[in-house]
Amino acid sequence: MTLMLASVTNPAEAEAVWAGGADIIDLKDPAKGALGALDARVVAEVVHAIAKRRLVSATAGDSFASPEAVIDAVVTMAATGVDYVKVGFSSDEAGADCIRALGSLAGKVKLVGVLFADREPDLAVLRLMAEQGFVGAMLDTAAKGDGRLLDHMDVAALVRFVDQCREVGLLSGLAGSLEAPDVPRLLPLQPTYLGFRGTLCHGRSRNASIDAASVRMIRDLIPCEGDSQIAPAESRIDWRFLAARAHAAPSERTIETDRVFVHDLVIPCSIGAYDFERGLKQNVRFNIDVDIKRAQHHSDDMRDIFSYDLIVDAIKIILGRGHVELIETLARDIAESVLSHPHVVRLCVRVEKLDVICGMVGVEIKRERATELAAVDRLFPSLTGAAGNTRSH
Ligand SMILES: O=C[C@H](O)COP(=O)(O)O
Repeated sequence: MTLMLASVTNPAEAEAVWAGGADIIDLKDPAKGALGALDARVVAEVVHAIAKRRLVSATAGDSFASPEAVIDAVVTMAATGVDYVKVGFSSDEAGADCIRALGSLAGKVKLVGVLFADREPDLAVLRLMAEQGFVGAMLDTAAKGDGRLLDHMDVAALVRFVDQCREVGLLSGLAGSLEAPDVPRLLPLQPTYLGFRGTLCHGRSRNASIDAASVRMIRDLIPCEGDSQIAPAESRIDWRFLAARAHAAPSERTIETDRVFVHDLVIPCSIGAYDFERGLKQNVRFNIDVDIKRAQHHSDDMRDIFSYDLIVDAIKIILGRGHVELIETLARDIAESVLSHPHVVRLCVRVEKLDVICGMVGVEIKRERATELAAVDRLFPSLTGAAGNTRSH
């Protein structure tokens, strides 16, 4: 399950994001930069007001003159009673020295180390953080207004960050001017939390105050604990819709769909079963047609759509894992990944190698979500006629 972190500046904003369902209330001063620290008295006030109803974190800063200075900043923030203290580091020797110095606080303060996606982060430092007793690591952007997280690191690089955090036992957080369309793209990576400030504020300006409607939008895009009990592929099935459909004659039991597609996407890939194909990039063309459940009402709302970004991301994540032996495996993995999205009903995946002959070779597969009607039969046997069928045998 991925949690929602909302950054706030004062007790009123903390109450607003608490009411909006944020899982982690994060205290920072956006006017002082990406990880600007608030006055410790304000942080203590919020800790007192929230009174353990949610987790609370606070930033201690990201630019320190010496290892002693970073220890002072962290100790001051930890004394407010926050659950986690976030500290930013540069990916150089000075940053590594600060991380080592903070090892002296291991076990006393729950530390989250923040790296910046727009400052060439060195992921090797994650192991050092884990060795020094940090509990988590996070990616954010240092220069706000100069691109979103995904502008600086692509989805395959973010998968590596989350996976490496997991490998060394760190919680993982992703942030950096994230917007609503980024959320469904980042959820499949399963970070511990996604962090937001700008997109939660009036006018999308991180120095403005919190806008309750924007908090609700982001909250709705991140499944909560209740939803997480349900298997991902079935979590967003509209049972009322399916049950109603099940009243119809069998020939009418079709799902109304719309099509989202990615056509003629060409990516150089390491692919092929021959030895000579290893370490060689070959152009591969992808054509993916995805039929999605039609929304039951007219909507301009991010919460109701399936974005073509999710198709492109699925391809990039699979290719980011390394060499692919078979084009068939690639097509099947793409199909499985895209079909796991609850809006998707069926799809056609066509993968073509362009450099093998004077023309193209490839594979086309069609896959369909077959589980839905079976699930309705199981849950509402009287509606689908499954109960009657069973009795008559
Ligand atoms: O920790 C999360 C940050 O506050 C994200 O801020 P941002 O969404 O304005 O980049």
